[in-house]
Amino acid sequence: CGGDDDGCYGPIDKVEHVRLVKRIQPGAPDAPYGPKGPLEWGQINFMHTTDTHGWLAGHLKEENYGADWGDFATFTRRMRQKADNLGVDFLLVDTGDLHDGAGLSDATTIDGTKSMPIFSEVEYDLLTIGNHELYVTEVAKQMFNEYAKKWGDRYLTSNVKVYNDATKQYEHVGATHRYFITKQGIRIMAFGVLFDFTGNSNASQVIKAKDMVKETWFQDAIHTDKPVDLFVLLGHNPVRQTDYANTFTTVWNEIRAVHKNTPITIFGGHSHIRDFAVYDQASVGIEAGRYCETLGWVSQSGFSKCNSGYHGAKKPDGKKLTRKATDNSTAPWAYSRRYLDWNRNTFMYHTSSNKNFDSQTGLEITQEITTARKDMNLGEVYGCAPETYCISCVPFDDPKNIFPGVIKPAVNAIVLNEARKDKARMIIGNTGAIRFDLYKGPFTYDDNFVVSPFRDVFRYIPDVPFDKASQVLAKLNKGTVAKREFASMPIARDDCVDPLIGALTLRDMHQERGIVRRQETITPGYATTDDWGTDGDDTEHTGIPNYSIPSYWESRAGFPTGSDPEKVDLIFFDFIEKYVLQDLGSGFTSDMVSCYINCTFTSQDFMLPYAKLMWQDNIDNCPISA
Ligand SMILES: O=c1ccn([C@@H]2O[C@H](COP(=O)(O)O)[C@@H](O)[C@H]2O)c(=O)[nH]1
Ligand SMILES: [Zn+2]
Ligand SMILES: [Zn+2]
Repeated sequence: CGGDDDGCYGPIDKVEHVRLVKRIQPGAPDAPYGPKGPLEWGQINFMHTTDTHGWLAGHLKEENYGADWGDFATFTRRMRQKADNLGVDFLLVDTGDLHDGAGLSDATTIDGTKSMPIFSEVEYDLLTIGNHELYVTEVAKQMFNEYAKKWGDRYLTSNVKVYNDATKQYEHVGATHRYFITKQGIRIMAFGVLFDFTGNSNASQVIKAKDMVKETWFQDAIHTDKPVDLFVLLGHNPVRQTDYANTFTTVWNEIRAVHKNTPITIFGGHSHIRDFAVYDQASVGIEAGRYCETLGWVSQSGFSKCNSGYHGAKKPDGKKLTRKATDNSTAPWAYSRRYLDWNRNTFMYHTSSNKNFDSQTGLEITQEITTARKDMNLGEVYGCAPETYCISCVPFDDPKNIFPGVIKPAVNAIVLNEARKDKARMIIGNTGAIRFDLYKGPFTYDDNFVVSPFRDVFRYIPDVPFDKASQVLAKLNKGTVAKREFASMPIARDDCVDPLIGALTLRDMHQERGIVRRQETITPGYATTDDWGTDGDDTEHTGIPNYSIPSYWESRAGFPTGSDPEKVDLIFFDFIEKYVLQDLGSGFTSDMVSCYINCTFTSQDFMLPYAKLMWQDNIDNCPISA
């Protein structure tokens, strides 16, 4: 069993990047169980990506999400060509979070140095910014100085500014809005809004949506004299609006107050789910998941020469879109929506391209990824993980959950200051810092970033009375401090809120996320329920369990046997320092906090030594498949 062509997963080459996922040919006996039928094309058709987080190499261990950015580039080009042939419009949109999740984006000194040039080889029509472009000053500046320039008026950052070192002022990263006319004559006004994010470095400013809508440029844009056939609202926000997440509603209300009947089509993100929300009979919003697992599709018809400048095909593929946004809609607008699994079989199926799918550009991008991965040693194997450990497919206290199974033993073993090794210690982290499941088999340099991508420094307060330290976890998870601070965040349930953002847990409410290894029959995967029901997934899957997890975890080491220590070293990520201090209460201040090992030892640095320490069995013969 080895190599690409024999139907088995090969072992990961120790230093070389080899493609673990076979390049599937349609019709092959093990081709995935595929799409349920052709996409429904409308007069205007959108493909949507969001929260790609650097996964441009595709999911090397999950065949169902195995396409890479080169395959995606080919797919988008073919879809654009198909739209031209049908005489309809096609727009490709992205709604941000381009870093933090994979080695390709995060193993460079400045995130994105290698991944961003590859990302931007795909020709997007509209893009907006995510919170992950704003945590780190150098990344925010990279977006401002390089990609905003490159993408020009296609990059919409209506409420985000970055400090310009040259002018010494905060300036919009990209354009505030864009008015343009599509190939087929649809006159579009587009905006790009980020949720009320407060975790940005001081290199940027995020203007709250409620303030942004009062700004002159926004009011001028919605009161423009130019004809607008369609508003397109991009945003790094969940499309499902709640009291805590209402950026879209805020902007939507302003537009609707002026344009009673004009369609508003929305593209969201940030909560990492597949979702589709109906706002009214002329407005719908889609969210296309995360991590290059999902490609969102929305098509829309109803344009005529009476209500728009549209001059393309009336019935793009001989059929007409028939589904209205609401059951009782009297508006002309009809829509379709679909969530596509990110694999070559899906891409080939929807372009009817069979063996001729690959394009020169796509193959070149794939080659660039392979070269970059090789240069960065991303395929280097550090250990052979004995089991698969997941974040939420089993309960939080199950031995196969990644927190008790890997994270806690790993920090206990590795996060140790030699000078204080005799002290009892408690380590606290936010569960949101652990980003992906860990698979049985080779644990590579890349997997380190996949599981724990952030550079959050381990900080500590020495000699904290145990009775104080032992209360912190419960208080953090209760989240009173965090809820006050992040009241505008999309919170799903009290018991599973990530108070720093909160949104990840919304997934619990909507869908079950699946792990897919091979697909010969219907397999576990996304089984989505949205405002239109359960027929949105392009490839049908059975769901898998998705347990809610608390927002924080704690691990204890060096405790005396059979009793509690009097004092402990309380260790935590700098990312949550503010909340730990608040929950410790009076008497604890920031000047008591210092770096635990050193100020460069971060959450990127404990998994690889752990793999080297604990997972050396079968290292030279480490199979990927379970
Ligand atoms: O330095 C960091 C930055 C972020 N996090 C975690 O990430 C989420 C936000 O991720 P999205 O993809 O925008 O949903 C944040 O809530 C933290 O849980 C981190 O741990 N460290
Ligand atoms: Zn994200
Ligand atoms: Zn986000």
